[in-house]
Amino acid sequence: MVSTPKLNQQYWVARIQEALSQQNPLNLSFLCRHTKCLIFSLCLGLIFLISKVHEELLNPFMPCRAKTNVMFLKTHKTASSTILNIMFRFTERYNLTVALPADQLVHLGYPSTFLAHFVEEFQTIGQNYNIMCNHLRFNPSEVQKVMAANTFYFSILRNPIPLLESSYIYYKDIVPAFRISKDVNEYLASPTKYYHPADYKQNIYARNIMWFDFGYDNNAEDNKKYIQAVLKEIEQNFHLILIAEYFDESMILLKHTLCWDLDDVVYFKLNSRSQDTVQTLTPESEEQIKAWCSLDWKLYLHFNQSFWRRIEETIGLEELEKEVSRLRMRQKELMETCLLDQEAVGKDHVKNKALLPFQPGDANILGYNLKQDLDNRTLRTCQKMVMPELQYTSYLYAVQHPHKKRKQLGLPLLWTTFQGKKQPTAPN
Ligand SMILES: Nc1ncnc2c1ncn2[C@@H]1O[C@H](COP(=O)(O)OS(=O)(=O)O)[C@@H](OP(=O)(O)O)[C@H]1O
Repeated sequence: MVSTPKLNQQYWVARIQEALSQQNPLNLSFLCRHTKCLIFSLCLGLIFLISKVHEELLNPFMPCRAKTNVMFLKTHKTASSTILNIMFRFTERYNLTVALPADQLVHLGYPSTFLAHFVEEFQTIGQNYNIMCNHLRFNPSEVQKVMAANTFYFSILRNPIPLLESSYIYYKDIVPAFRISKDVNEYLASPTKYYHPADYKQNIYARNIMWFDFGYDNNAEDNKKYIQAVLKEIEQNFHLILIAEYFDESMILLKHTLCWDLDDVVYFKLNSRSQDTVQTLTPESEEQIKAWCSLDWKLYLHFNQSFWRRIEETIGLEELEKEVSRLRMRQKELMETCLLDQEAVGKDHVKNKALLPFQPGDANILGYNLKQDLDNRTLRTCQKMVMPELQYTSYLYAVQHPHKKRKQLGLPLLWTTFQGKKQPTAPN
């Protein structure tokens, strides 16, 4: 298929050369005076133009234009805060407009089903937002009111087994089913003992949370026809689904699909826990998750397969491997430039409390310390790379809606000063 336009082009060039070589100069000048010659030249130009356009569309090595209208469905405990950070840095790089939570909200109305008016200034900005990536429960018709028709939609899934363990620790204090069980294995030994239908709204993090985030009923019966219908609908609504277990591969696929460059997808891992707050699941618990969260399990299996199909159809495994190592090299380079400790540190070791991630439940969410003496430009780049979700949301809100009351996050004064400037220069 790729060679068709080229063949056409070669064919026509050969035919024309053949035609020209059969003319002597006299005949040629006579012909050129003829109107046929004009039509002939026009056709020739047209053929070249069409083949060029075809070539650009089909040749992956031709320069392409970066997509700037992008909606990311931020699912829970799936590495989505790292992607939100990528999206916010992209927003700033291209001076884009992001659909931020209105007023004092830090999420786009979650866990309520999304409505357009959850977005700040939707009434005036209308459908002119470029980026949307804060937590929301997906509702396509309302999201489409906010995002332009040519928006690219993507999301990320994680294996429900580690996801449930992560969710248990993170939401231990707020989810009734988690609060009343001793640990994650006890919960999974008999989930229905702790998961009471009356608390289903507060218990969303305890069962099929990804299914819920995509807008579906997380307590629905596991029925083949229903699951097939949902998977089909998700495929229609989303152009790409990434997989957290293959985060770097996902970033390369994203970069290719959106025509972004390497620095647009380079990242530091955000919102991860210290190892001592990770609970070990028994083999029985792991099996139980597949049954208890069977909707998420099937969702994950389906899109894990299509993810690898997509890689094969677009980048290919060989090129993927090369690009993943380039991404890791660039990440290492930036870590050496930015980070004091070369790695994430526990909550008690984060020196600048303004850069401390939100600390819920039993989790010790890691943060970063930046090197001292960074020049202003480097400092800004490094700060943005380690900036947690709430702080970055609040910062962009202050920049984008300067006349609105700032979001009250209860962060240290230092951070408030930091927010006030368009070009932040806060000390580490
Ligand atoms: N790059 C990358 N690769 C793999 N895994 C990653 C990455 N970035 C974040 N994480 C892990 O994702 C978990 C946090 O997910 P979220 O940021 O989506 O959580 S939240 O819902 O926004 O609170 C959290 O998982 P747990 O550590 O198991 O809790 C992070 O460690």
